[in-house]
This record gives sequence, C-alpha cells and structure tokens, in this order.
Amino acid sequence: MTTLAKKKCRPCRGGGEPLKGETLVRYSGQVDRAWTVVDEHHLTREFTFDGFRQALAFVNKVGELAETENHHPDIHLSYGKVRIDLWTHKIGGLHENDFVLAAKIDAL
Ligand SMILES: C[C@H](O)[C@H](O)[C@H]1CNC2=NC(N)=NC(=O)C2=N1
Repeated sequence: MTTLAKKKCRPCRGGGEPLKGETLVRYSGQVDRAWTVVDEHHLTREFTFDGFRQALAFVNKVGELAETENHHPDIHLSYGKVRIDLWTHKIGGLHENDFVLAAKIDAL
C-alpha cells in the first residue's frame, strides 16, 4: 500500500488552488500508472471485468469507499467495464484528496 492509501480525505472547503505542474506530476507518481491526468483537471482510470455483475460489485465497493471518505468520483458502469473520473468539484480541479481516493481504489 502506498503512503497515500493510508491517508484520509480531509474536508476541502473550496478555497485554494487545484494541483498543477510539478506538484501534480509528483502526486501522479504515487498512484497506479493506469490513472491518467486529463487536462490537469481530473484523474481517469478504466477497470475491466468478466461481466456486468463483477463490474457492478466493484462499483458498490467504490461507492462504499466514497461514502467513508466523503469524496465521490463519477462512475461510469458498462458491461465488463468501469470508468472512474475523479476531481474535487469545489475547486474545479485536482486536490490531494483525489489522489488519496485513487490510491485507496487501487488497493481494493
Ligand atoms: C460537504 C462535503 O465535503 C462535500 O460536499 C464533498 C462531497 N464529495 C465530494 N466529492 C468530490 N469529488 N468533490 C467535492 O468537492 C466533494 N465535496
């Protein structure tokens, strides 16, 4: 487990700047390489499964995690596939919380 996966998502009240540039690159290095940073705005990763039920089970696990952490990704479920898009709505971009949640999803 990475260090990030052991952290908790801290409440983010909405002030402050989203992560950019070098800082963003440093954080990206701490989650699975399958995550992509899109337009320095959000993280995305696709997971594949044998069928719909397996994908749905994963969605439910991610949902529980999101509720525990009070940080919620967009989740796109299709047959044998789940896409997770993750950013902090309040700041319109990426925060450490997004990387903490991504690392925890990696560890599921
Ligand atoms: C009050 C509570 O902290 C907020 O509404 C949370 C809930 N989950 C959230 N999830 C995400 N991804 N971004 C947010 O800004 C956010 N805000």
